[in-house]
Amino acid sequence: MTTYIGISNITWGLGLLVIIRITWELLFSPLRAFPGPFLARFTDLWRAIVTAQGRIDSTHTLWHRKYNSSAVRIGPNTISISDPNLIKTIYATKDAWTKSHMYRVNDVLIKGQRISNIFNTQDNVWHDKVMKPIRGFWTMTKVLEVEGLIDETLSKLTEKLDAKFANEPGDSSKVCMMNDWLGYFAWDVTANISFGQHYGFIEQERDVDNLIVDSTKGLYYFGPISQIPWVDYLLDKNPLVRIGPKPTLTGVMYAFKVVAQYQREIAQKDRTENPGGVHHYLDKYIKLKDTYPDMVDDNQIVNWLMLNVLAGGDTTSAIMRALVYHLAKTPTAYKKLTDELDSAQLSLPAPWRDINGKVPYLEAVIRETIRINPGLAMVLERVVPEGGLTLPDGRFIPAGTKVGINPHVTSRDPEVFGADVDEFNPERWITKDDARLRKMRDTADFAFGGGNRVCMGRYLAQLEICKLFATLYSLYDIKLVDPEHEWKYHNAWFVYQWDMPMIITRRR
Ligand code: HEM
Repeated sequence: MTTYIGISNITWGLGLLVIIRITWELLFSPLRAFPGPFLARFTDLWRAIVTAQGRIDSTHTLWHRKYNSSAVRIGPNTISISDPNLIKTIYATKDAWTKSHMYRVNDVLIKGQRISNIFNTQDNVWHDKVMKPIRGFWTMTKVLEVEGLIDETLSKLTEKLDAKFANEPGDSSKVCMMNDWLGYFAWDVTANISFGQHYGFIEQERDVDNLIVDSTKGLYYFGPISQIPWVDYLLDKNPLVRIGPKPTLTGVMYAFKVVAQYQREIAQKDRTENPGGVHHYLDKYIKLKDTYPDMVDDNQIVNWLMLNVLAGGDTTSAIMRALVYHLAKTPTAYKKLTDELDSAQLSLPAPWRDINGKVPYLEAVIRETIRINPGLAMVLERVVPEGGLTLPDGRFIPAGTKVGINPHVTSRDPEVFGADVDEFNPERWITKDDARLRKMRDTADFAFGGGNRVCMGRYLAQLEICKLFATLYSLYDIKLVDPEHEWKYHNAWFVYQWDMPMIITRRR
C-alpha cells in the first residue's frame, strides 16, 4: 500500500513537471516565437537522433525552407540561422563570440586528463595565445613551401593508379573504388607535409594503423553527441568507465609517436632536420622552441600537429570525393574541364604557378563542389554575448542562446546563388557580374568557417585540391561504372561518402 502511494506520488509529480514545462514553453520562453520542429522546443535529444541518421545538413536546409524562416529553433536553447549577412556578426574577428559546449565533446581524454586544442577550445584568449606562433605558417605563400611534398604524394598516387587501375582506351575491366584512394591521398599528403613521411596508405593500399577508421568512428560519435553535450559525461568522459570509440585518440597518439621518434633521430644525428631541403611542419614547429622557449615543448608541438592529423584528411577528402562524383554526373561540365586542361598542356604533377588563375573552369568546378557539398556541414554553434542579437527582421535572441550557421544552408541560398541552388552548375561562377561573384564567394567561403576561428588549413586544402585535379583530369578519364549509380553519404560533422566504383582510362 505504502509502495503504491509512493509510485503514484512520483507519477503525479512528474506529470506536474511536464505540464509546467509545456506551459512555460508555450507562454513564457523567450524563444517561443521562433518556428521549428515541435519536439526541439523541449529536448536536444531530438536533434541528436536526427543527426545520428547522417543527413542533418539537408535536414537543416529543409527546415529553413519548410518554416520559411531565417531563424529556426533546433533545440530548447539553440537557433539555426540561414541569413548569409549574419556570418560576419556571429563569426567575428574582433570580440569574437565563444564556441558553445558542443565543441567540448571533441576534447581528448588521456590518463584522465582532458586535452583541448586550437579547434575546440571555448577560451578565445588561450586560442589566440596558442595560435600566435603558428598562424604565419598557414598563409598561401608559406604553404607553398611544402608544394614539393604534395608533389611526392601526388606522384605516388598516379604511379599506383597507373599500375592498378588505369585502363587503356576502349577497355573498362579494372574498377577503382575512388572514395578509398582519394581518402588515402588526402591523409598521406597531410602526413607528408606534417612529418616528412607518409602514413603509407597509398603504398600499402590500406588504412594503416586504422587511422581513418578510428577517426571516422570518433566523428560518428561527435556528430550526434555534440548536439546534446552533457551525454558525453556519461559516455566518453565517464570517470568510471569510458563508453564509445574514444574520439581523436588514435590520431593524437600517432602524433606523439612520430614527434618522439623524430626528436630521437635528430638527437642521434641519424637524420638532418631538413631532409631534401623542404621544411615540413614538424621542422617548422620544432624551431619555435628557440623563439618561444617558455611555451613550446613536445606536448605543445603534438597539440599543434594533431590539428593537421585530425582536421586535414577527412575534410579535404570529402571535397575530393564530391568533385569526382558530381563531375561524373555532369557530362557538360566534365567536357569543359578536360578541354581546358587539354589546351593548358600542364607539366605534371601540375605546379601551382601554372594553375593559379590560369585554369578558370577548374576553379569554378572546385568552388561549385565546395558550395554544393561543404566538407563540414553542421551548425557551427556560438553563444550570443551580452546585449543579445537583434535579427534584421526585428526578432530578438537573448544573450546565452546558442546560435550558428550550417554552411550547407547558406550555400543553398537562392538569393545569392540563383534558383538552381540544388544543381551542380559550375557555370554560375563564370560571370562578369563582380558584385554577384563577390557575394557568392563570401557566402560559399563560409565552408571554411569564419572570423577568429576560420580554418587554419584552407590554403593547404586549396593547393592540394587544385593540384590533384589539374593532374588527374590531364592524365585520365574518371567515370562512374554506372552513371546512374548513387554514392552513399553520411554527415557526421565531416561529410563521409563511399561506394564510388569508377573506371579510370588513360588520356595522356
Ligand atoms: C576542404 C578542406 C577543409 C574544410 C572544408 C575545412 C573546414 C573548416 C571549418 C568549417 C572550420 C571552422 C570550424 C568551426 O568554426 O567550428 C575549420 C577550422 C579548422 N580547420 Fe579546417 N577545413 C579544411 C581543411 C583543413 C586542413 C587541411 C587543416 C589542417 C592542415 C585544417 C585545420 C583546421 C583547424 C586547425 C581549424 C580550427 C581553427 C581555429 O579554431 O582557429 N582544416 N575548418
